[in-house]
Amino acid sequence: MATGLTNLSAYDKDSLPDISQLRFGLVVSEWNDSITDNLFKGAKGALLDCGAKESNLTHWTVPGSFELPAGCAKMLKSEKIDAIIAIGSVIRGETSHFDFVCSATAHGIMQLNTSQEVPIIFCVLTDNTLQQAKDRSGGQHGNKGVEAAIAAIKMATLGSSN
Ligand SMILES: Nc1c(NC[C@H](O)[C@H](O)[C@H](O)CO)[nH]c(=O)[nH]c1=O
Ligand SMILES: CC(=O)[C@@H](O)COP(=O)(O)O
Repeated sequence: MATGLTNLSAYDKDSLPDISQLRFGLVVSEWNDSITDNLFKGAKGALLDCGAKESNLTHWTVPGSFELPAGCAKMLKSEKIDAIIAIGSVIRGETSHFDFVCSATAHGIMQLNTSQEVPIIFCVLTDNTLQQAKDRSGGQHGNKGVEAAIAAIKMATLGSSN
């Protein structure tokens, strides 16, 4: 369903399991930081609202979305973590660089997901315009960071009894 037909910030926290003991990583791209800061705030706020402890959140930054897979891989090696949210905002420019960055970032994060057990959530906006990015990071369509936090909770507890 297209983003325009849903609310990225909608969730039912009562349907989620206890996450008070779970550890979450947030790896955030510095490119388009006016967007990624809002995605980060949305994700962090949703995790805390759903019962995560702030002391169990690890926040790192990387230069751009292309570096998100490497940043997540480094966090996996150095932190005991139950899920990572990779946060970025890629906005189309004049050249085909947009396509390469988006494709490499998505492929790199998918490779991480299929090569080890800790879920890595793809919270990377890939927009044609700044307005599209604003609309999806706390604007008219909600905040993809919130959506990513709920996905992280669900994947971190996939198959658990509670
Ligand atoms: N144009 C955007 C970039 N470009 C930078 C790359 O992600 C990378 O940091 C650089 O190529 C060095 O390896 N990154 C974004 O996250 N968003 C953009 O719109
Ligand atoms: C996604 C990008 O790398 C892009 O914003 C860079 O802009 P340009 O294609 O005009 O160099």
